[in-house]
Amino acid sequence: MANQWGQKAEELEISNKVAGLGLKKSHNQTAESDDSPDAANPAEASLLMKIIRQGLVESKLDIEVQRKDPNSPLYSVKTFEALHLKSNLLKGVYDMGFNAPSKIQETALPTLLADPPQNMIAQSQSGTGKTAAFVLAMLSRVDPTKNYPQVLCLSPTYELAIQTGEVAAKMAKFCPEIKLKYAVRGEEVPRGTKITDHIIIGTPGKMLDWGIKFGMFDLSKIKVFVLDEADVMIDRQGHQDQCVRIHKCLPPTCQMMFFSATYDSAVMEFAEIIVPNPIIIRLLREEESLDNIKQYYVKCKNAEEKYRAICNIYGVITIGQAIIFCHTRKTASWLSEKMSKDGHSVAVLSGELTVEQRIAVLDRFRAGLEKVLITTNVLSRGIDIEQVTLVVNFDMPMDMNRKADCETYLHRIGRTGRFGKAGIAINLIDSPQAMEICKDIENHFGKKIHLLDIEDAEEIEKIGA
Ligand SMILES: Nc1ncnc2c1ncn2[C@@H]1O[C@H](COP(=O)(O)OP(=O)(O)OP(=O)(O)O)[C@@H](O)[C@H]1O
Repeated sequence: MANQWGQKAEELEISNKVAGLGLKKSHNQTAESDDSPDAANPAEASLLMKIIRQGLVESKLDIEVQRKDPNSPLYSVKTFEALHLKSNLLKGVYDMGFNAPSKIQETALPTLLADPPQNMIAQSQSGTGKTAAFVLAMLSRVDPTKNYPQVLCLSPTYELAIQTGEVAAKMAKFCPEIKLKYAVRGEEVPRGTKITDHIIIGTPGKMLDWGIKFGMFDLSKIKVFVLDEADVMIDRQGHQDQCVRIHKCLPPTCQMMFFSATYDSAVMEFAEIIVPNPIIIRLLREEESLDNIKQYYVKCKNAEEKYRAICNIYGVITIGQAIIFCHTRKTASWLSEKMSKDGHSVAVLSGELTVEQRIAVLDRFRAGLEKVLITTNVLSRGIDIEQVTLVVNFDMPMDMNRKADCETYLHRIGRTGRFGKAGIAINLIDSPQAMEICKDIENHFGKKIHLLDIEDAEEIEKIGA
């Protein structure tokens, strides 16, 4: 069985990874019409980031560790061999192209694999190797001679559960004795059946049905309970309660692992319910900064003038690639039509696209096939694409109260250390309200946003220098 998943997983390429995930109709539901602000849905954004990511996100920052019990063992490893994994599991890890543990894995894995088992709450940014870490721990803990579920892994959505299952399948490629089952919509098990698979990965509702309502497996025999993407999970109504209900049926000896990219107080509160006496590890995210960015604003009377401002800039300076942010889908499509007519190669990424279409758009942009990406706030964070030199706020980022949204501004414009190259940000201002937002942003970050006269070619030339 595991061999089959291994083969299946290997055959999957980015584009067909999402095919069959049932996402075809999963349009962004947060924007009601083309006129309303387009916003990110955290589960979709997380999935998209996972699928388009091209490898490990490495961090130069240190790991922070907190332990309630100072006697609990804590050591880090620099190699996968040092973890003394079963040889076929180690083979699977190397087969995935992992040479050495990532930063979060160095610290998390020895603790996750220690005996007696330790509970853990881990936080680190998307792409730093959390999934691989807990999947390895899940696979290591299975006793394949016992034919009943021993490991549960909860994900917030169907698609995210499938993604985790695919990592497990690849890693277990050489461990055909380990069996995995998805507890997600569409997976049906006849009533009265006892599940014999070792690992169940799924969404809370289905897990609750199978485990508690229909008694298809014995929750008191679960050795490892993983909660993935806690931040996305608690964003979805009802999921917390379902998790807590499952959690209540687990034995006190069950090892709890809780993984999340962010940790606001609600996530932490939730973590504390689920995970007793944990070791807490955090890998802080590399923050975006405005240090390398030259920021300008241009006064415009209306959308037409904003458009002309963009054209003037393009007429004078050579720009690598640019991202233009609009508030609504309607503006995004209006702008793209105009720019395309004028001969620019333009791509649009907004909420009405399916996940597959979004991936295709981003893949083409990354490959440089289009020079301009027009988008809305559909991705919660900006996209780290190194060759982007110009970011334009066609509309200023604002919150629900129509005030400056400084955090979004930073994510759109800012760069992390990894993408530390200099960049240009241009804010197009067409109303007193937009001007106020611009001033508030300037004050918030304490960084000057300079006035740019868009009719003055010499001045424009200077910004490109
Ligand atoms: N030790 C490693 N060496 C090389 N690549 C790795 C290693 N660990 C993970 N990766 C790869 O890095 C990418 C990100 O890893 P992973 O999905 O585990 O991160 P994550 O923190 O779980 O991200 P997310 O929060 O989005 O789920 C994946 O492509 C994965 O295959």
